[in-house]
Amino acid sequence: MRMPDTSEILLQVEGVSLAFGGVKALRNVSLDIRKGEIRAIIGPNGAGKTSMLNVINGFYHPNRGAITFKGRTRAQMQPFEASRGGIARTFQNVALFKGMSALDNIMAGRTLKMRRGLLWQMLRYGPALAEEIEHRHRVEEIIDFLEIEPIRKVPVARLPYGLQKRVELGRALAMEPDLLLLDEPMAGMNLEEKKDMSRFILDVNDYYGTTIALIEHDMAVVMDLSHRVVVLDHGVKIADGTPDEVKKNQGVIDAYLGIAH
Ligand SMILES: Nc1ncnc2c1ncn2[C@@H]1O[C@H](COP(=O)(O)OP(=O)(O)OP(=O)(O)O)[C@@H](O)[C@H]1O
Repeated sequence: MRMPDTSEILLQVEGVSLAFGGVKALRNVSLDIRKGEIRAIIGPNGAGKTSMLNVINGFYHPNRGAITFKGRTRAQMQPFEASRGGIARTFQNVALFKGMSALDNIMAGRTLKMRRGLLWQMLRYGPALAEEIEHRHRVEEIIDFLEIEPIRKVPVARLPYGLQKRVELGRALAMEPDLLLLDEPMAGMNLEEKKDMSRFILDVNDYYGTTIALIEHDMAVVMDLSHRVVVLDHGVKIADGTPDEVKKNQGVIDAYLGIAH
């Protein structure tokens, strides 16, 4: 597998703790995500993986700790700041506009990039028209890249699950993110769909150079895709390293790999 050619740290999480009432979802967790890598976050159910993604993109505000993204340190991210700053996210359950076409859903991902106001956009006039043409061009490129040309006009609700996930990936890519967060991108997929999604994740990383952090339960997929893996258990980080290092770690075997999913 291609290894990222830089050791520059894109995002650093330092000593983050997060509690929901009495439940300690994250306990003093530190991890970094290097520019250009595919970083997996794994662990048994309830380990704190989704909470960590939510802290990274500002959905949850940690009780303690700090986050440094692109060199700026803060106690918490604001969702708006995270998305403007280049963090995009897909969800465990597909979160698309189901009545809208694949094309329009991906176009919606461009909203953040739009400079002209809504009125201009509605009038489709002058600079707004030029801008829309540019956005359409980028969206068409993504459609091409994800090989979803034949279904571009189909309402998302009518698409098979695997393709819905691919459209969701397309919408995230439309934001041209520096950091792409994928929450169980293969959940509910059959083998063929998993193979396709794995290929697209690798291609996104390779072609666009996008840094990716993903949560995934399928161990074979995780070990194949990731450059580095961090393991959480009961909100605590128990291992961090290459897939080979993590696979051999006795704590991980006890906590996670021995448990059937
Ligand atoms: N919004 C919330 N309110 C209360 N408790 C929560 C909330 N979100 C998560 N938790 C609790 O925090 C802990 C960690 O949950 P989290 O969803 O981060 O784990 P996970 O590793 O993503 O699990 P899974 O693999 O099952 O998705 C769990 O005990 C969960 O019940």
